[in-house]
Amino acid sequence: MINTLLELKEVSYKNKNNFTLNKLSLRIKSGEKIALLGKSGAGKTTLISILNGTLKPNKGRVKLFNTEFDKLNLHQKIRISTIWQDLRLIEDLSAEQNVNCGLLGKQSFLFAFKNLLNISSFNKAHQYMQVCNLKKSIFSKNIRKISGGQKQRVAIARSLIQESDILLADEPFNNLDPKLTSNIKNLLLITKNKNKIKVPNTTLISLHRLDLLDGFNRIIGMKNGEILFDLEKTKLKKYHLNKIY
Ligand SMILES: Nc1ncnc2c1ncn2[C@@H]1O[C@H](COP(=O)(O)OP(=O)(O)OP(=O)(O)O)[C@@H](O)[C@H]1O
Repeated sequence: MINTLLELKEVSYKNKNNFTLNKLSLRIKSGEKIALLGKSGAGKTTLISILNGTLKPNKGRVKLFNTEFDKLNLHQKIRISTIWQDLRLIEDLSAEQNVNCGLLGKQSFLFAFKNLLNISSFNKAHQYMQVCNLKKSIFSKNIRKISGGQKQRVAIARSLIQESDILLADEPFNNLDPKLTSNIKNLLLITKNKNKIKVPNTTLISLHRLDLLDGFNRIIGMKNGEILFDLEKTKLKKYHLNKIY
């Protein structure tokens, strides 16, 4: 199908703890805003890691833009970005250097080297950091010296600056106060924004808070490594939620 961006076909995966994803099939189409629900340990992070190619399934196929992951070139791979639950920031670098790391897939080795030496341009990084409600005073601060909510937004800015087509976000509202949660949720789900930055049009977000489901159009519920429901948001009923919690 032409507008299918990401596809899992009968994917099975087993990790060292014997946690398994069993024959999952899933298609993510352009423009979808998907909420991924499930109790702690249900397998949301594992599924996201399969979707972005970080984990290789034991069986089944994963395709991005109708091409198997192994056959993708770098230019195609950077069309998917991820906000990791554990953020994966580089602790020895500043906030703005970390955000610039989101550009590495598109930039030259010289840019990466200059970023490491802290002599690269930060104009674009600052634009994305401002949109993520980060104040100028923290731009050049070391990651170790900023708060959890600030780190969370640095990780979000780093993934948005990549200007990918698909965003996978693992509990991106962690550590954010109610106002910031609302701002960041609007930023991630409303593609046309007043700041004129490019936000991925297709989004899958794992989350625990059911009060944040407005704005999503598809809901996937997981339990014990299985998808128990996958439906339009308008069809979600309490009994679906009872199945997974
Ligand atoms: N690196 C790992 N090695 C071995 N087992 C792991 C690893 N990471 C996660 N697991 C196990 O895999 C299972 C699924 O974990 P996963 O992180 O995918 O769940 P989750 O739904 O994202 O949970 P949460 O909501 O708490 O983030 C859990 O039983 C977990 O203990």
